[in-house]
Amino acid sequence: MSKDSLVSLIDVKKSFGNNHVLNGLNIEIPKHKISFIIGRSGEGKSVTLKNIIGILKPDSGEVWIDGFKMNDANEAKWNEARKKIGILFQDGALFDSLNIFENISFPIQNHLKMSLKDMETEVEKLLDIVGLPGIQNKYPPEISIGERKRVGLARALALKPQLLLYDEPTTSMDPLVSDLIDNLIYNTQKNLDGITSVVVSHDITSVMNIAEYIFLLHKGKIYFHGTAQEFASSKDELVRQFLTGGRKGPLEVPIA
Ligand SMILES: Nc1ncnc2c1ncn2[C@@H]1O[C@H](COP(=O)(O)OP(=O)(O)OP(=O)(O)O)[C@@H](O)[C@H]1O
Repeated sequence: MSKDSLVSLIDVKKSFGNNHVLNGLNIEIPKHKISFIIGRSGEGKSVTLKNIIGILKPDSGEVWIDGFKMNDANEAKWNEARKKIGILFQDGALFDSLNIFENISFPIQNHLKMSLKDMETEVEKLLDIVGLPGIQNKYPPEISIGERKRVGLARALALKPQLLLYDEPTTSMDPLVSDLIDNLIYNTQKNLDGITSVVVSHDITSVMNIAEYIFLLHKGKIYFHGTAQEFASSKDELVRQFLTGGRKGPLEVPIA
């Protein structure tokens, strides 16, 4: 893997029965940038993410994280690697029965030895980063969906990860909340030194707002990769169709 990339997937294949989802996928996630993995529904974006965090293992090919080949890693080694990775799940994945302090400090309690007082200071800092100071004693059902995402991000940042993964962060959000989430991803990337962000999405507005590097997944492979500018100015018919959402083009559009 190249020294400029934090995660590499090399010639990864993954099938479920006859469904060949990843078909020789090559991805090198550049360090210290916001990369988007985009593609139509069902193209294998989540399967790609799951291979990166080791929830799914490839049938063949290599997975590298921060210079370590993970294919033969045991669970202990995966747990070490996962400490470097913060994940923001679609709905924030908060525990409703725990308050915000308990939700955010959950990974700290599980992985680090920290006094209650230090943990309180840490949670206070994390809530400041995501722009929600002082809500430690609230419960998830008492806050909005956008706020839950912010709390989910605070929790994803708790172990000071090198890699932040966002799984469809703006799906089913109204445009204003989507814009807030885009800003949050952008500001987190800019304000935290050395972080690398990967966003799985099919929200083309988000892509054009904040992506620095783009991987377009199609038929189990990376069809296009390049900077946001290269993506926007591409003359490739399939890229253009994805960008404009048009019905005419090489992508088959299901008849509604
Ligand atoms: N654990 C699994 N077992 C069997 N099939 C699976 C499994 N996980 C994913 N698949 C299949 O792999 C394909 C890709 O799924 P995936 O969720 O990665 O798509 P996606 O690009 O993330 O789609 P979306 O944008 O709709 O979330 C689908 O056909 C799905 O049914």
